[in-house]
Amino acid sequence: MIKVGIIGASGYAGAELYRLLLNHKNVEIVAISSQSYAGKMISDLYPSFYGPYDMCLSQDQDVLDKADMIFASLPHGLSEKYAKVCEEQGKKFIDLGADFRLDKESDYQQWYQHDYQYPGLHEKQVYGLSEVNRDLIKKATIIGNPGCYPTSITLGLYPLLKNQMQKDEKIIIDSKSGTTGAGKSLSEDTHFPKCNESFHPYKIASHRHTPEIEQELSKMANQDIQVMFTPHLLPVNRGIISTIYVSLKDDVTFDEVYDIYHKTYQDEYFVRVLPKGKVADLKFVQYSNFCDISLHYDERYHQLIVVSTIDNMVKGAAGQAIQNMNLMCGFNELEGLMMIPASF
Ligand SMILES: NC(=O)C1=CN([C@@H]2O[C@H](COP(=O)(O)OP(=O)(O)OC[C@H]3O[C@@H](n4cnc5c(N)ncnc54)[C@H](OP(=O)(O)O)[C@@H]3O)[C@@H](O)[C@H]2O)C=CC1
Ligand SMILES: CC(=O)N[C@@H](CCC(=O)OP(=O)(O)O)C(=O)O
Repeated sequence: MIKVGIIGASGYAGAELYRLLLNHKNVEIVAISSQSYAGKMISDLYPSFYGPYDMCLSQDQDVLDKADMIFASLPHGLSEKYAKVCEEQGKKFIDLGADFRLDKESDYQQWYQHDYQYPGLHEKQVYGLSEVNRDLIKKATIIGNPGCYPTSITLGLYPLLKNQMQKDEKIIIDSKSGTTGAGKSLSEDTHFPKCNESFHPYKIASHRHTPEIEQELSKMANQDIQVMFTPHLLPVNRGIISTIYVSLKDDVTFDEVYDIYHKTYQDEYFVRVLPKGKVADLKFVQYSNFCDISLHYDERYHQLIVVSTIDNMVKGAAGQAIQNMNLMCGFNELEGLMMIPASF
């Protein structure tokens, strides 16, 4: 058993992490925190936790004092100081935000308007895309858990890029996210009358996940990859669906691509490459840690179309964070994550 704690448990991703950790047989949740609600029960915010699942929210320091594995689920720029404390005390740290995802401080400054307070810490960070960086994650003490959009996109392209089957270095990606992706704060865009029965792109060619996506795709391809990335707000609670357009090298066939995807993911429990002719649908991954990928081919342009779906709060945040904890702690990688998608 390890002692775990969550800083920022009152937010959507933190509360989802709490929900999933309650079912994990190797952990004891010793403290959960919130700045605004310290002293209140988590069921005061989320009544689904009434009864046997309830716990008092405390101060962030309480989590740092009591836990050996610490998760931070905070807005960008707030996690570094907690990671520093963990490093000094020999504790493990997983950040669900963006503070430990980017390799270059200049990218972080440009896209998040923050400097690194402790540059040395970032030499230890590992990008927590579980299926791709498994060996590094096992040895890591600081994990930057991937962003929700980047998770769906990088898993969707990994087999293709690793085997350099793409023709161009420019890739077009349309992603759509449910409204929990925006967190619990109220906003005009996620207000029910505004987003319900509507659908709109936002931050076109300017979303902060762009450098993270390009960074990870470039490493996979071993060459610079650029993306034209357009996120959209989908009027559903959960789920991300990314549609990715890539031209194939002239001598690569769709059958070869399909085989490579199968081979790459055949032993990966959480990545399901769908049979030819099926289309990935976010309904069938909601509440699960699965990433479903379907592959399609437009023969007129020798173009591959990848559709990749995840639950933004599970594989896109809390679920992947637990998968990473399992790897770091030597637990069964699937422990606490065997949820079957909840929609029909
Ligand atoms: N929602 C999602 O699908 C995903 C989220 N993430 C990332 O996880 C992190 C948390 O996101 P999410 O749960 O959606 O966000 P929420 O807005 O729902 O929650 C934010 C949390 O941060 C806490 N917090 C502490 N200090 C501050 C502060 N100064 N300003 C605002 N909040 C503060 C809040 O606590 P309190 O208000 O109680 O004090 C709350 O617990 C972010 O970095 C986000 O980008 C990553 C992938 C997916
Ligand atoms: C729908 C929606 O608003 N989504 C958020 C992405 C959320 C997120 O979780 O960002 P990180 O993964 O970087 O932490 C956005 O576009 O800003």
